[in-house]
Amino acid sequence: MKTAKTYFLGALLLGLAVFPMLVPNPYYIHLIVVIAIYAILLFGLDIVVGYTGEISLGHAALFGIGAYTTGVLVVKLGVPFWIAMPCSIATTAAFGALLALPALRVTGPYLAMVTLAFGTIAQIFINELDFITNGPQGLTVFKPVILGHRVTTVDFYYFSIVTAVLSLIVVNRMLKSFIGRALEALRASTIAADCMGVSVYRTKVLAFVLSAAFAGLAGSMYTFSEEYIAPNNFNFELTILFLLAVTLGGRKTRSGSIIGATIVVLLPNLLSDLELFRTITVVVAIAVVVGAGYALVKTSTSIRQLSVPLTAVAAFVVFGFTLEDIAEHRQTIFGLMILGVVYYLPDGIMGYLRDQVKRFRPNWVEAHEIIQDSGNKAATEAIASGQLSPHQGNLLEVKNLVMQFGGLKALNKVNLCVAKGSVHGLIGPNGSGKSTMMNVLTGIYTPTEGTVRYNGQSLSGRPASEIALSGIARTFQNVQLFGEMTVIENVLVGLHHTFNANLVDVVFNSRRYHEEERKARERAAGILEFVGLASLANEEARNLPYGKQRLLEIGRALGLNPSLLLLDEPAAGIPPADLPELTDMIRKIRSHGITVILIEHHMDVVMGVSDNVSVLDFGQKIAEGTPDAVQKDPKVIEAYLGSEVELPGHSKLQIVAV
Ligand SMILES: Nc1ncnc2c1ncn2[C@@H]1O[C@H](COP(=O)(O)OP(=O)(O)OP(=O)(O)O)[C@@H](O)[C@H]1O
Repeated sequence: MKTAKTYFLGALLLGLAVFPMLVPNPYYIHLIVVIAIYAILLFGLDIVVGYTGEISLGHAALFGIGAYTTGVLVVKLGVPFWIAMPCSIATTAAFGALLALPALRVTGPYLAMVTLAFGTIAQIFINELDFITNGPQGLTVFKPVILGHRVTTVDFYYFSIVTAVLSLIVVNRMLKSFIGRALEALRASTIAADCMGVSVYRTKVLAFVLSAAFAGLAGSMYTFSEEYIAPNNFNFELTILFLLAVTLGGRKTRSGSIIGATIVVLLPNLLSDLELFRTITVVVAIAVVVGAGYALVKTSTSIRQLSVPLTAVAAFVVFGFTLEDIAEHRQTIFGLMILGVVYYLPDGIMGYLRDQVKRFRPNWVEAHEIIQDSGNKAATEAIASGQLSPHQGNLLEVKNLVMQFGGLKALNKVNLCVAKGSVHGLIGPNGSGKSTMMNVLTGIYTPTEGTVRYNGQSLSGRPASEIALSGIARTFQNVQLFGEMTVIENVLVGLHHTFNANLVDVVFNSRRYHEEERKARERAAGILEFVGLASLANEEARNLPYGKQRLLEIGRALGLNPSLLLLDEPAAGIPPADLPELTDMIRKIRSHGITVILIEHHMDVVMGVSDNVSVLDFGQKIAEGTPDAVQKDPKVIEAYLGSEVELPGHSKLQIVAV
């Protein structure tokens, strides 16, 4: 598959290299230049939309800011193009950082509104600052002169192709690295990403800055390609066009960006000719009818299911043939296309093709997903405990902890001491405050009162990612895996902290980065071996059965080299026959010097493996001691059963040794 891809890319590049000689028509050459420029922008937009899952309606404005920075510098200040272009990139990157600020506070439709406002304001500013931008009249910027030779359309064509290919290589390397994994983790679960030491704050800013930088480069090139820019070039319609391109081409693939760019560049040309548009509606209708017929015969699709797309396509043809002026309805057509794509091709054209390939070749996995190392270290060697500064006494000391939600005290003056190297059970009936305790310990909640000291140091005021990096790892009651990532990639996010390489290392594939990636993959493979998921390394996490997802969460948390591991109901969903294996695993984790806090409703697991057990009820600690002592405590039995009962016999706390 990789060879087929390489051949295809080689043929494409060769075709592009000879295109101006075979088709010397400047119109077609210019179209390909615009496709290359849009593709560069879409590589960047995909970082925000595809990878981090945010919506940006401000990329047309960033594109405009990049274009105008070059235009103003070249025309008004006489700055040479080779300085103006990096200035455009730097300026839009700075605006990207500005856009990241609201993205840290709001997401989804709210962020879309903020970025839309940014786009509108930017356009108004460009319009109003006419002493710099020439206002609505726009700026005329000729192609640069290099060594006495004015750059021609064909020269610029080659420059655009080379820049697009370089951008593709740069963005591809970034997104296939630990940086891309961190971005993708944010999309799936910001809380889990934070708890794996991936700072949501830094990663979001990075995503917006990188994305905006590509928009700046594209904008700067657009200025030279068009030789004229005006505020209207960067309007709302362009934003919609960019979003359509990313969605239609397919998220998280560079080929999707290129396909999307090609479609949206050609689309307005197609939509400017009414006759051509009508022909397209008929061709689309025939394709849909043939597809529907095939689906009806070959699959279990019913006529009822097909009635919606068939009616929609019939309406599309009627719409095409009743239109008088197509230009007026362009935005409506784009909007309808987005609707259709979101509904029928949610993963875009590339996503659809990938699904088809997987259908016909179920064992196919993308090359980068495969564990490339032979010689894995032994599974147990992959488990390491973080190095703590020497500190006498308990690893964790919680004093008078109160966590209040409105009028409810989920934790009420709780004291808890956890000895180094022990397994400490934390039990209690539903709603007693166990998960709240986990969330406070990992920095998700800021406690209302009280102190938490870990290895002698206060945790108060420290963000979740910092707490994680100090050696506290966790799993979640409601599994929070990075579902679209493979099993091994999930563990690699846990190993994010092992990378010292920077962006430059990644882009130039430096030896340092290469070595770190190799070691991380080797460790991840060892960890998967340890949690019994090695054979599923290349499976998407969302496809695992629930019990295995829990094991994967443990593996991902072990990647952090934790000194303290918080396990929130690890046995939930694990078949009873496999529970002894789980308790064994917890013991092995302890034998590596990792302290464990275990929340569990399976009493046989918690009592079988814990050195000490604390019991919560209505936010208060009601008992503490060895498993034996706790299970005989009448207060504990009352809390669980709601009334005094005799021990043992009817107790839910009846213990089965594991
Ligand atoms: N973010 C929140 N906002 C409001 N109330 C909350 C929040 N988180 C937890 N609570 C409440 O705090 C109490 C303790 O909840 P918590 O999830 O910690 O209990 P638990 O012991 O983990 O229960 P379970 O065993 O069912 O998971 C519950 O009454 C819950 O509704």
